[in-house]
Amino acid sequence: MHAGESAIEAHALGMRYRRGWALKDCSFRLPAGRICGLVGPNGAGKTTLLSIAARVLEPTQGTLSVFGAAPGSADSGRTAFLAQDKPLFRRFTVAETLRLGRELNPGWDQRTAEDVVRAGDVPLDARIGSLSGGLRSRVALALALGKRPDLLLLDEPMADLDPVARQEVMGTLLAETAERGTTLLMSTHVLAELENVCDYLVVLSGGEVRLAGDVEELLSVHTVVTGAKEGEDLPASLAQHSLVESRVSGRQFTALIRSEGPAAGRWETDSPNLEELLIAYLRSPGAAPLITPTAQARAYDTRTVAA
Ligand SMILES: Nc1ncnc2c1ncn2[C@@H]1O[C@H](COP(=O)(O)OP(=O)(O)OP(=O)(O)O)[C@@H](O)[C@H]1O
Repeated sequence: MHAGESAIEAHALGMRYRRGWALKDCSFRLPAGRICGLVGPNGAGKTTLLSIAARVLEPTQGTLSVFGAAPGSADSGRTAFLAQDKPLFRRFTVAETLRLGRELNPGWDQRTAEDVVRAGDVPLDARIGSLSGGLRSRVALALALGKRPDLLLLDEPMADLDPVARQEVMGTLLAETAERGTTLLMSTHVLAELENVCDYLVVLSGGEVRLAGDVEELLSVHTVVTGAKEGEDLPASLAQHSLVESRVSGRQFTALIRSEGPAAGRWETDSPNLEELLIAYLRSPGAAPLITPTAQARAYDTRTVAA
């Protein structure tokens, strides 16, 4: 991996199921080595995007390249995908599951895989079918980390873990990815889980990319303003700014704006935290999309996308 490399580049990606489009014209870039949160309401297209990146699904339109490689190239060993339903063989024991991982993956790391399992007190001789949902998640994560992937795709990995296990598993994930420079793309509905973990973000809604970029960069171009309403309305001068979301309570208003310049007016201004930024965008599907320069798909390169 070298500096400036893209882990994922999506160009005009579209996925249509029988009932309609799950992804529409999605273009973005995830630089290598980042820890990226994938956020969006139910049905936004997160699982569809992860499945396309994992080569489990083929897009209807556009392309998605992983480390510059098109689908069908011999580079799929660099990616591991932990699907939401954590598919594992129920009749296998935990030890047999890890052995299968070792046999199928040339770069297998048995120590890491066993450490992840042991940290959750999962007995190695237990059958997968007899484990709780959370323990099964842990085995699936051990299998994904044991592959020592360069790109790790996780679909709501913490959903069925208890709070203590969440913290411990997140710590393991971060330690492993930091040590190896792994790129992590992880969907979640628990926004608090992203703070202090992710340094990159992709927000989807209605199958479209709404926000993409470096977390610090995204936060720095937004401002929370609070002030007095003008009569029943927001102050007219607020219209000079690109408004993401506003709320009124009593005589006060609070708004999240894109800070193109100083927020003129007798308002208090503050920086949003990540959760505030995400909630504002999730509540306002009409706000203009924002894709920061590092997250913009680069010029179309026919060498890298030729199948
Ligand atoms: N196999 C499928 N066949 C038909 N439609 C599908 C299929 N999978 C997903 N969809 C539809 O595509 C859209 C996007 O679904 P997807 O599962 O990617 O969203 P999501 O963001 O992962 O949702 P959630 O947060 O609920 O997991 C939804 O409208 C869903 O109903």
